Amino acid sequence: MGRLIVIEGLDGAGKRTLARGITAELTARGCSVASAAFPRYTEDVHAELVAEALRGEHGDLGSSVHGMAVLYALDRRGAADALRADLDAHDVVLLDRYVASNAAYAAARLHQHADGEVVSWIRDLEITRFGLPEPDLQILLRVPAEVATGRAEHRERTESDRRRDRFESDTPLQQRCAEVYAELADADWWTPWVVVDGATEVDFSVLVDKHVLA
Ligand SMILES: Nc1ncnc2c1ncn2[C@@H]1O[C@H](COP(=O)(O)OP(=O)(O)OP(=O)(O)O)[C@@H](O)[C@H]1O
Ligand SMILES: Cc1cn([C@H]2C[C@H](O)[C@@H](COP(=O)(O)O)O2)c(=O)[nH]c1=O
Repeated sequence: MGRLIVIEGLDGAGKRTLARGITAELTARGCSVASAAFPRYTEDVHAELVAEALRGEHGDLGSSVHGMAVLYALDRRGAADALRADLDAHDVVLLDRYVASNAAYAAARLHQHADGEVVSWIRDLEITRFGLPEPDLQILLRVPAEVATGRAEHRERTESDRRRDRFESDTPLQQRCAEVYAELADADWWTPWVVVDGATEVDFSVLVDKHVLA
């Protein structure tokens, strides 16, 4: 049975870049790695609807925190069997965003905290009701909201297909989200967390030894 490792953090924090570094380190050690990123925009109709709503389509759908959270959750529910199969076949399954993204963003949008109503509701929906596979480790890639926003802006300027969506352009939302993420990590919400400082260079060898394969 492989280890399920999740990377969490703000938009533009550098999660995709961290995932690449961890994968390279694991592969160099002979480990087999499967990876996925949520939302699965090109694979799942719920994720497609998420992308459209984040661009302002589908009327007031994007304004509904619970409506959007259900779409994100259904995307993951549709991936659960494939995740279990990947865990049977690989040493590590590495996810860029998972259930805690829903918790952090929904709470931030509603000006709640990690101990608030919406985080409990997401736990009931995705963990208790949908029974999604449990991560062995959740990595919070922590960067100040201004740094993440700067990186997302840079990417928007340099990658033609990467315009920022309505969450990514909302700096106060990102700041509240950073707070909720810190609270989730502090509480080891659902399963254990480790916080990685994304503002300094990450030592992949140490991260893999001490946390990913520990
Ligand atoms: N440690 C770093 N220092 C400077 N720039 C970085 C660093 N990590 C990533 N970047 C740059 O920041 C931008 C965002 O990185 P990346 O796509 O990895 O973020 P992300 O967290 O996956 O974003 P999103 O959640 O919005 O998809 C990219 O242009 C990337 O090259
Ligand atoms: C998986 C997931 C994501 N979100 C939020 C986080 C981002 O602002 C957007 C899109 O994610 P991406 O990494 O920029 O593609 O959606 C969320 O609120 N709930 C979730 O479950």
